[in-house]
Amino acid sequence: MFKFELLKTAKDSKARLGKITTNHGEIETPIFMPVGTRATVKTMTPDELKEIGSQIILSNTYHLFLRPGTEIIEKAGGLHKFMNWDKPILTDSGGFQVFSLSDNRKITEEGVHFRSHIDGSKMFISPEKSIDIQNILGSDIIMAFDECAPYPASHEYIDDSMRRTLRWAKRCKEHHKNIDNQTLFGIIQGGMYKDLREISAREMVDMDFKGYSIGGLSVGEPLDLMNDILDFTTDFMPENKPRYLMGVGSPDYLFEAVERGIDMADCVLPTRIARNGTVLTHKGRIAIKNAVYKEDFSRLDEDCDCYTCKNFSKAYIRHLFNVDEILGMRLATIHNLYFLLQTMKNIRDSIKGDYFLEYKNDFYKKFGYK
Ligand SMILES: CNc1nc2cc3c(=O)[nH]c(N)nc3c(CCN)c2[nH]1
Ligand SMILES: [Zn+2]
Repeated sequence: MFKFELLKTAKDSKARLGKITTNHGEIETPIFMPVGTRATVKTMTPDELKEIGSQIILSNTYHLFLRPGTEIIEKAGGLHKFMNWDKPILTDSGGFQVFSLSDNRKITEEGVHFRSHIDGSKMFISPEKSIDIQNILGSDIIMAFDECAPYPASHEYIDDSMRRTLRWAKRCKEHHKNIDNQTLFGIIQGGMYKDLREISAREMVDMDFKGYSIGGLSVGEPLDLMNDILDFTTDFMPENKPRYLMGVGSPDYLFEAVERGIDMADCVLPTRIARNGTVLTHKGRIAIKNAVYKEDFSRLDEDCDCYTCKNFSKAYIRHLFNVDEILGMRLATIHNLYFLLQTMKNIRDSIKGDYFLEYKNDFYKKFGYK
């Protein structure tokens, strides 16, 4: 079962409030999705993820296909059972990871030949193979197999890549048609070229997917270029279907995306930076390993009531990082994820109460954004 309800659109921006219903529960949008690439959101237990407010998590076809392999997950009864997560799961199709992780890959019409980044063995993923793997994983929302083109890239390269991704999307839709309980999203490409974005969006919308991602962004381009392409592209996307911006992001990227009509986003940022001691706070980012926190017994963030902020000081967390104690990474991860998830809840409340732009400006001033 899959349903998207558009509950409200802001008067002074394209920000919108929505609700997605899946077999594994409801998702209030706009939503940030923590990334659990290899069937775990690093250092977090499922209960801790629920405790901080995670409504849905991401996992990944490429990684799970390589390790532990689909046979084991199939024997476990699917990914929800394997990782003991009973809420919604979205899996990415492996396209992005093949291009960003493996080398000497060869793109053909059929699919992508590449070497495993683990042991160098020869591998191949096609649109059909990606759908089959995601079907075995049993995720609630699955992605079409696409090429996330590099940035920068020529208009010619992006044109070829985008049209091949359209042909792959058609094959994914064909191959997926009799798989119930899973919802397939199309991925709009087109690089930083508005004419190609328009073609991709129109053709994807004609294929009538139940939701759409905007791919090929957050690939190193400046924020204002991403915003410009995003603002242009969302205008071609149906109002009554979810819009998912892939690979975003930090608080400012999330605010900018919501303002331009995005409902869903995912990023490894909060969990990745937490593991090296970078903490998101309402006064900007702090590097907790810094000696300045040696005797600072205040909580990470005065305005945060997460488990970490309620129970531990900066000095203690700095100590944990300094002596390489795993608890340090866990406490920083709990805080960073809670910070982003709470910010998204505040964003939903601000759309509900018609003060989204005020909330954004207030947050930017405190966080130190321009
Ligand atoms: C960090 N930036 C970023 N950009 C992405 C683009 C795609 C993209 O264009 N396609 C796919 N399939 N995934 C993407 C991802 C992975 C999302 N978890 C991206 N991540
Ligand atoms: Zn906190």
